[in-house]
Amino acid sequence: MAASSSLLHSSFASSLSYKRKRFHQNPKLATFRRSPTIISCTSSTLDPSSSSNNTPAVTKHRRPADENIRDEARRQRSGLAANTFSAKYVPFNAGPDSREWYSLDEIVYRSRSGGLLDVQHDMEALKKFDGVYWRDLFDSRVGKTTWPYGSGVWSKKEWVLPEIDPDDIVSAFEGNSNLFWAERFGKQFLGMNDLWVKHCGISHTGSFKDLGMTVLVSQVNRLRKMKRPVVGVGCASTGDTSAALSAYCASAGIPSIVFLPANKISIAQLVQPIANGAFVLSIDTDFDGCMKLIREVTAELPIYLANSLNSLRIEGQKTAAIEILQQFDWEVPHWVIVPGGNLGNIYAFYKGFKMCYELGLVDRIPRLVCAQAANANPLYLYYKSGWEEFKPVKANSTFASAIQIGDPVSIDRAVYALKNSNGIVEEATEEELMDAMAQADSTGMFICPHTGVALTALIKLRNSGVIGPMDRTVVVSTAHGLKFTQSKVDYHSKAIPDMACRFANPPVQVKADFGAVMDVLKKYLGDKAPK
Ligand SMILES: Cc1ncc(COP(=O)(O)O)c(C=O)c1O
Ligand SMILES: N[C@@H](CCOP(=O)(O)O)C(=O)O
Repeated sequence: MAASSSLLHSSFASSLSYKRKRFHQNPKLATFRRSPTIISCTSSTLDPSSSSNNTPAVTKHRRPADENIRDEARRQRSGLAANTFSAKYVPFNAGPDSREWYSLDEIVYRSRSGGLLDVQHDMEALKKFDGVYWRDLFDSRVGKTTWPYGSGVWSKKEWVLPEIDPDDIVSAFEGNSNLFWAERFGKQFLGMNDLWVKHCGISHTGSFKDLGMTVLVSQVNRLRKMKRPVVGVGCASTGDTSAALSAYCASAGIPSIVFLPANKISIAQLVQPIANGAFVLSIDTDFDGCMKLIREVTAELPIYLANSLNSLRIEGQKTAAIEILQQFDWEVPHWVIVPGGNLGNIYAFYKGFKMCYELGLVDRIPRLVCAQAANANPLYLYYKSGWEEFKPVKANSTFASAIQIGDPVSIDRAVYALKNSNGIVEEATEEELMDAMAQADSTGMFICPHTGVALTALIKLRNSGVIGPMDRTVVVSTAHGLKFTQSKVDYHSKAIPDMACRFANPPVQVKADFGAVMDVLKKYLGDKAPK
């Protein structure tokens, strides 16, 4: 049974009463019922306490004062038919003959042959509802505090972890991040008028990692309630994964253990897991060394692995792609540019776009670009070799420290995503990424160096004519600039060896004296005056 397409011709608001009827008629749909906190306004009711006698009273169906949003969601669910959607782990990119699969309640990160896993949804069950139905459902949940759908991730729950009980969900209402129209940057530096920056770093812990971590920690919460052997959750990190893991674990009261490469992450990132009460190991190696250690440790101890090797993370991260389409009112951009390190996120974007295409929400997917720092560029080298042979590299120090990764665990996922989206890989030198960051900041953004890597890819592809001036393009900003202030201080102080820092804007030292202040201001204003 396909959901009615009559919704195509009516706004969601006017179709609400129609939908309500349908929910009641079909018990399967009842699980999607909108929150009863919808404002119902009756013009016949006048508010006697109102200063204006003609002001209509607004009657809200509020939850009782002693009921929180989780209780409210539980009450609304009671008596409703069980959820009909499901998902399981399968080997990543397995052929049609593969019979290998695992329940999401199993603790498994790799397939029998040692390959990656993927969360596979029951697409036939999801396809029983048409694209219009899913678009309307997702749109109806934006901007609410209804548990758990107020989250940008859990507003797509049926496509993420369909079987988890909302009671087990650990969420900070992540997602729903700003899609910023980069008007001035686009116009001034690139001659573009449809350039957008998806600010995934304006988030609970300051990076896109929140999107995946809410899913992973929620599943851990469920496993612990099921008495599965999970004493704590652990990750290797260049700073953002550990920040997200420690925050979500702390909010659920679950121990977290983080392996950090000593002296290779920013102070703001280091202090996040410390403040959130994680067990922090600062290890004298790089990220790849930490990753190797955490994999060995999680194979021995009842510590659940939280890196994106664990495919649950991808399920949350893919919702950023769905959100972009939603923010464009389900129009597909031409290009989406993502900075890549361990390479889970580029696949997550592909997966989100692909699901929207397969389930009829959109009619195509965008072309993807993965951008790497030249100092940590194994994917770029692989791409340039014509996908001949992958060789891990020793990652060198980069201002884009969160992507200083030489042996990415999701290399196969990234290649799959790029091949199936007619994708491109670009790279950025240190000077290029820092200049791009400074230029973007000078137009009112405050981005991280990784976003500088992505912007460099855009600049190169625009200059070579691959990306056209009218192409609607989205650059994914992966972390908040405030996590990386030292790199900005170094740049604007022109304190970086062998870097011109062409767009530096250092503060002017001036005496506390009216004349001295006037002199520098007059010079400044004179330079700015129209010639
Ligand atoms: C800020 C930031 N940007 C980009 C990335 C790259 O994401 P991925 O590892 O999924 O490629 C990471 C982490 O790796 C990150 O922390
Ligand atoms: N940038 C990441 C590196 C680890 O990536 P993950 O997505 O596999 O956890 C970080 O912040 O640690």
